[in-house]
Amino acid sequence: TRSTRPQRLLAAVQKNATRGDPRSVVRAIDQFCRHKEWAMNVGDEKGCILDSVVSEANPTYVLELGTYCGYSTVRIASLLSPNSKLITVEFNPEYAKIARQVIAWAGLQDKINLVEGASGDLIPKMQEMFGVKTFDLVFLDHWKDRYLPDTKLMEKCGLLRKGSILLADNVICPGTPDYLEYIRNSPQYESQYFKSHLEYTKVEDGLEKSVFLG
Ligand SMILES: CCNc1ncnc2c1ncn2[C@@H]1O[C@H](/C=C/CNC(=O)c2cc(-c3ccc(F)cc3)cc(O)c2O)[C@@H](O)[C@H]1O
Ligand SMILES: [Mg+2]
Repeated sequence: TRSTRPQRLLAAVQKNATRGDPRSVVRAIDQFCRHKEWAMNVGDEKGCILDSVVSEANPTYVLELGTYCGYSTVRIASLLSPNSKLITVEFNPEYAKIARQVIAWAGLQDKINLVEGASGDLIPKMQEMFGVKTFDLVFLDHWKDRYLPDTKLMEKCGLLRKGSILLADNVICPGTPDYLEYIRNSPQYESQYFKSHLEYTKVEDGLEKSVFLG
């Protein structure tokens, strides 16, 4: 049967990227998505904003909601210091399978923990499953109508501490109106919008960075 787009994206990584070189994996995916087939990775333009937020935060514990093929997973993990960890949550087993291979090609399997399941089920188990107390940085890039409920769930589970950073993709396109309304009006967050473009296009999109004030 015909291959899937994630399978073709993985093949492009294995063909064009150097094993153990995370940035070459990121470059290979961007090339594939810009010149061959569009895919919903955060991409190179928003990826530079992601890089600067991650580098400035220098987080020990990172949570990513929505792994997809692992593009942002690899991009973030490539910037983390030695003893830090990235936990990424993906509920589609086909995507998880591809992402594991992309992560392995980048040589980042020791830094990244991909856990299969739904964020709503896994967020309450983060402390017991991974011994995490709080997350220093959370990257939200899963179903757009889940950003708000999952943020409230993370608050409830005590997974955020004073200074924890939430970075949300796609707050303009496809858009996350209820999340933006909540986070921009909550006295518990200080938010900043980074204007950019939808990956590999000229359409406006952006990232919302919100610092939890505790
Ligand atoms: C049920 C909620 N919990 C979840 N728990 C774990 N994994 C989840 C969850 N939701 C979704 N996922 C996974 O995250 C990924 C979903 C991401 C959804 N993203 C988008 O829809 C998206 C869509 C676009 C987009 C923009 C413009 C278009 F014309 C078409 C598409 C751009 C983006 O950057 C996007 O992130 C998948 O891998 C899915 O299996
Ligand atoms: Mg996205």
